[in-house]
Amino acid sequence: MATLPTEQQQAREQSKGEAAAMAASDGHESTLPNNNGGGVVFPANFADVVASLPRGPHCSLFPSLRHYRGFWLPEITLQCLPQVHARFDLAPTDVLIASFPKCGTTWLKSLCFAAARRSSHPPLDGGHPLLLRNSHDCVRSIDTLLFLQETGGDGDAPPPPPPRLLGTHLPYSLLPARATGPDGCRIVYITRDPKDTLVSLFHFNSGVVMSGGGAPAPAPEASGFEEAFELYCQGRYGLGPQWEHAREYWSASAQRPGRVLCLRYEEVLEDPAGSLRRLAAFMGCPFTAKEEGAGVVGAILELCGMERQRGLEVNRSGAYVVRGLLSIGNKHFFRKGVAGDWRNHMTPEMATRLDGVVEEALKGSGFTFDLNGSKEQMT
Ligand SMILES: Nc1ncnc2c1ncn2[C@@H]1O[C@H](COP(=O)(O)OS(=O)(=O)O)[C@@H](OP(=O)(O)O)[C@H]1O
Repeated sequence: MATLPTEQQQAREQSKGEAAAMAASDGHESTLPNNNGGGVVFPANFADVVASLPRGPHCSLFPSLRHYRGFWLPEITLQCLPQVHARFDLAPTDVLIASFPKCGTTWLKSLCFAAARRSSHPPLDGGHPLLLRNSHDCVRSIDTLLFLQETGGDGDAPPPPPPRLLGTHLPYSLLPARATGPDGCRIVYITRDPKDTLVSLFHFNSGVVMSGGGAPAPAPEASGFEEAFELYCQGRYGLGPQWEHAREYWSASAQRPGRVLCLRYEEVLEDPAGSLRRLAAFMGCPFTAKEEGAGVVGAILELCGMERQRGLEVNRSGAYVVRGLLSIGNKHFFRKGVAGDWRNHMTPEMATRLDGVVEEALKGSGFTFDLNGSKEQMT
């Protein structure tokens, strides 16, 4: 097992690297047209800045992590960030589906897609796109420029009627201002108990074969989990710390109710129909009484449900491909789909420790991951 640096060593390295990166960026205004109207301003030498940022631990999914503005981000995402800000033309009618990885993104994308496109693609349609494509292919991510390259920005086909659906794992503070400004798009965020998120991430990272979708997944190793647990407690995981990621979106939902909706994975499991109705209403396409009577809500839930999706040919043998960057077997997006699987991986002491880390980090923020504790605070 690799020796982990102490928290003090990491903090020292981090602040040294970030200070150097900030110094390197001083006085260099971005040459890119910047649409963010404040917030993040990228220096012209941002690529050099990124290369000088503190480097994070290696994991198969995010081989090169860098520490930037409080988050451990994949280097490729950082390198693309100025262009994504400059060129991504987000409209107020767009819906951005945001999440920390492994919090229910695949499910949320399919629910949003099925609800928003139900007039052109009724959920009982035998040729529904969600029967033929993984939801990550129906709702593409803005996080790298590859999306823009693949689609020429808005796609070659005529765009579907609004809302356009897009995905992101970016922290709220790093989104383009066209997402977060006064005329910003709508954002749906999903969060999940960090203990289950870590377990899901660990299985995903252990199983994913980056070069292709069909190869068998190696079994995760117990010692690997302990190492992953340590790193997770330190927030040193792709896009981490998860609690900072969630706190930012929660606080945005409190400041911009009606534009940012936060859901919890556990809450969607507990009340899928209620969650779907909230989603549809938030996206501006609430279910009509006629649709309710015709069972549209149930049909969408069945179409997007774990059993249906997991069993599809496209999700058994297909792959999610970002050209030139990665290829992930779709089957890895579907595992157990339950709350509380952490009990099969962590000792009670580990759970108490991670809960404590999260509680300490969130102290005074008003946000907690506890489903009952802050349910009424989520808008
Ligand atoms: N339809 C449906 N219903 C319920 N749960 C589902 C569904 N699809 C995926 N999942 C579970 O979500 C977990 C994967 O998280 P993400 O989809 O966020 O992964 S990713 O970030 O897009 O890679 C992962 O959770 P774990 O089972 O705990 O690993 C998946 O099993």
